[in-house]
Amino acid sequence: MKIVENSVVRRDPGSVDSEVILPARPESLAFSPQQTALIVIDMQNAYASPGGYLDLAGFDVSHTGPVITNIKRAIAAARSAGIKVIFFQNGWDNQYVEAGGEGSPNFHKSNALKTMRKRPELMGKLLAKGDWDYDLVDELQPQPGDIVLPKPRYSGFFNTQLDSLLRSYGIHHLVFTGIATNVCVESTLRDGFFLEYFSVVLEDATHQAGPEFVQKAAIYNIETFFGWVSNVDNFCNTVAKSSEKLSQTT
Ligand SMILES: NC(=O)N/C=C\C(=O)O
Repeated sequence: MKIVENSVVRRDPGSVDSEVILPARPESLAFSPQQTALIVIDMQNAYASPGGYLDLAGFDVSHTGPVITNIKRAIAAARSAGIKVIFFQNGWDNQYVEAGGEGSPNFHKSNALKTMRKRPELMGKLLAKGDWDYDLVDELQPQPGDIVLPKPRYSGFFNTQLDSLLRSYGIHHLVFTGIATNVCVESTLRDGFFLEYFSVVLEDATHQAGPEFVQKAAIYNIETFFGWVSNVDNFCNTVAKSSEKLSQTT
């Protein structure tokens, strides 16, 4: 997409003193770290590790290594700047009651459930709470002060505490990372748009489920209709300025 301008989008002109400005497309985005959360979507073995659900269902996960490294950098930068870190974990109980029965489109569309119907020996393993597949990858573990939220469907806003927690912390800017860009990242970001959150995705901290064109399509959609697009270097450099300010005042 051709960028015709790169002005700064500012939600609250009154907070200029505490804000940082993140270079992004199609405009730069001003935000205050205290009113921002870093959202880490579903960085579980299911989505990022060989032998996990996506791999077993036939999706390519061979390029997720750099994504894990980039998310780790973004998390470290966020924590230093006082940005709340929120991890999501997608999945259900090991009997799949929470996945819904035949009356749910999830029953028919979930590729995890479909894979297990084809391979019954995997029942109770894929995306099941308590199993390796459901666990966050070793490199991305929550620390005290982070929030970890389970979610039963693609959107992190659906049937979770996300909205009420964000409002309780006065957070209205969301920085998205995780897998998959075209499914749970985009679904959550879209729902955030409807709930008046300002969202930016760090594109090199995401990975798609499917061919490369779906990554491009999701990024295009976000940049054009639902939010902003930046990258991990920009995010780390931008919030480092705020971390410096924080260390000078404490
Ligand atoms: N985390 C996701 O984006 N999930 C995508 C597909 C699925 O969970 O079946």
